[in-house]
Amino acid sequence: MSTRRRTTGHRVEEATKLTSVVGDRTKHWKPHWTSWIRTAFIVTCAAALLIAIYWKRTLNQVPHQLIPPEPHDNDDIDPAFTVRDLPGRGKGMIAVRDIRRGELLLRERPLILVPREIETSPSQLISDLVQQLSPDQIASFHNLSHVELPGNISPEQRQLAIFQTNAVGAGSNVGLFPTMARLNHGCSGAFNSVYSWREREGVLVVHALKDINKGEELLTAYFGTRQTRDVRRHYLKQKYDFHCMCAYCALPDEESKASDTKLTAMNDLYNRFSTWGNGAIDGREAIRVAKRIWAIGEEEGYVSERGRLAADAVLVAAAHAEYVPGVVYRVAGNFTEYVYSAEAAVDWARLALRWASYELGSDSDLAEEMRITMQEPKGHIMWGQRQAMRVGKPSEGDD
Ligand SMILES: C[S@@+](CC[C@H](N)C(=O)[O-])C[C@H]1O[C@@H](n2cnc3c(N)ncnc32)[C@H](O)[C@@H]1O
Repeated sequence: MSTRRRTTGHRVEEATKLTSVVGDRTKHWKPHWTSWIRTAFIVTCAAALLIAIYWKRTLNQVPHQLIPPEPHDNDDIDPAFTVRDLPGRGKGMIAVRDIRRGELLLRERPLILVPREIETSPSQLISDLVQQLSPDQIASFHNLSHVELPGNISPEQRQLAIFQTNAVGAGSNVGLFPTMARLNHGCSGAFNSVYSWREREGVLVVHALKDINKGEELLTAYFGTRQTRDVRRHYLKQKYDFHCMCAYCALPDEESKASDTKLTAMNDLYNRFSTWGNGAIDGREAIRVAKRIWAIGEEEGYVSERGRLAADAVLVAAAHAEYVPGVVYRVAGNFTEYVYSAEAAVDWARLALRWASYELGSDSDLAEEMRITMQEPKGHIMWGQRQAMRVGKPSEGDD
């Protein structure tokens, strides 16, 4: 009994010892587990924060320093040009200071705005509209140049000629903007300024497509110049009555032929790119074509319409984007919830935003659309509309 008791007692003693050991260990481990959990929690939060910052930075990576803020009033624009007489081309606009690509050069309301299609006599319509202008506006209108017409022409015919020589497309209308009308024409890579109509504001804006040095002439394109020199010159002679000697038209024959080849190739590639719409080419090929257009444009110096081109690439990439829930680890170590095409859509949108901002303004509709796509790519109207496929990102070589 005593043994048992002792044993028991021993056991009790042992058990008590054990309890005290366990108790001690529990006391020792408890704060360990708590700190483990706390550490894991902090690490997880930090990682989540880093991923969130990464995404925010990646998605919103807009080169702000490249995109000047857009003045909303003509008076806020730092005057960039003067209108001067130029030998052999009437008047033209000359830069009075260095101008950076993307700068807003002019905001202008139309003096006259008419629908593209009219049923009355054009000369009568223009004459009636001119009569409604103030004396200063009438003087400004009559001060504009016009193509020479044969024989004696009536005042109405002269007014119509002024309108036809100077008016440009303004949405569904055609408008005459007396300051902008002083822009002379340049082909291919020779033009450095682009005008665009803002329907909601009812103004025409002109942006610098390239850096322009003080003393250089501001030139715009009167029509799509991705055509051979002969075709361009023919059109300009017919419609504007001048023989184009812009920097590209004046190239020696050999170089002009090389330029023609590039412009024609770009045009053909644009046509091919558009066939993605009817399924003739797949998304991978469409993006390859877009990159080819971009590269040839770079060689040629033709950088216009890049905002639109990149925005169309966004459309293709978004259509082929596939959403994969969960986290996918990529070689670069970036965590992402999207597969490749989704990232490509965002990358193309970033590029489109940059170029749309240069050419159309950082507050243009296209720039705004691209900002939205960068924030919420899945919200793109074409998201996942086509078979999921890995399409190229703008920064990478063809795969
Ligand atoms: C819209 S106006 C441009 C401003 C015009 N130079 C003026 O004096 O008012 C179009 C006319 O300018 C001239 N022009 C435009 N671009 C030209 C160029 N690259 N070379 C020669 N003349 C040009 C042509 O006479 C054309 O019909």
